[in-house]
Amino acid sequence: MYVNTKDILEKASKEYYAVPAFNINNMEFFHAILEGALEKRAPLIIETSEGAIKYAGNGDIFKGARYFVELVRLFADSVDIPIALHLDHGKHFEYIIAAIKAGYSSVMIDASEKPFEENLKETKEIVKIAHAAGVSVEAELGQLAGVEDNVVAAESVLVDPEQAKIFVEETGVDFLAPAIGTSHGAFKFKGEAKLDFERLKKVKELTKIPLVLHGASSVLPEYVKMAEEYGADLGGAKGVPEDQLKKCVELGINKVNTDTDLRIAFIAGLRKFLKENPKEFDPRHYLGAGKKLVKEVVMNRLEFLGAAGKA
Ligand SMILES: O=C(COP(=O)(O)O)N(O)CCCCOP(=O)(O)O
Ligand code: NA
Ligand SMILES: [Zn+2]
Repeated sequence: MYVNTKDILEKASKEYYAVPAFNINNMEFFHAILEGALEKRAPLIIETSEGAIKYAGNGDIFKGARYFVELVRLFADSVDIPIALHLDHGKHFEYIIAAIKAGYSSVMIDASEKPFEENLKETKEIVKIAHAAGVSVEAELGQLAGVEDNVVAAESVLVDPEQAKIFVEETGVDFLAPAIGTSHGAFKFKGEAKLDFERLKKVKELTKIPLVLHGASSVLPEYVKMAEEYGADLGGAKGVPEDQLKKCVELGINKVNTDTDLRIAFIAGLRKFLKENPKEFDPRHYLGAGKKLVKEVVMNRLEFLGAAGKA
């Protein structure tokens, strides 16, 4: 059934497990993820970036938002696991409104690059509109670390727990993404992965709401290796080690944004299939090969984060 993201995350927060939020840009990834969640009897958060909405609507953001709502609801309404659709990294007002209008379960207002007061003001405005429409809201405090020669970006971009307490109280935001040292993509750390667990612990104690980890892909070596075996060039790829991810969940992370791990699995399956089947040109077959590996990664992550069996 199609639910509000807040319902999924409040339960996860109470019981200290996490639900991965999987990004999609097309139908194939959605089907792979849905199959995995059904087999694992897990709650499911599907999320789309602004780029995904533009892509699906072929430039028209209202069509793109509606495309994803229709696609997700078509299947969500006929299965017995809870499924939510979330706008990831809503930076532009028109995308946030398009998502609310189309029927998204929740939206992220990402004003984390702006000064605290401005982030607070913009988030407050979106919370007012979204809550009036029964839509829950995610915001981000601090900035995802840029990677400069082995050092996680300067302290100033990491979340300030005291500020987080004020931010949550003043905005009424439903879940918060505290920046603790991760970054998007496949090249997260040049040296050892370094997350600020102390900071995370404080944010949970002070805010007591569901927390979100961005840039949480582990960049799983077996899939990187397979992709490279068949021609990919992913040298230096490094993600969040799974033991550190586990620690984040124990400290109160409840939504784990996962996009890169799915992208790498898909390209590995696709490259292998194309190499081994030179005569094939049926898109259902070669895209299906990517789909299969995405489903594998999805099922492992649902199990690993403790979402399996929680539907
Ligand atoms: O935090 C994450 C995932 O982080 P990951 O890269 O570790 O998977 N996300 O929020 C997903 C970011 C998706 C970016 O999409 P566009 O390329 O369309 O802008
Ligand atoms: Na998000
Ligand atoms: Zn993110």
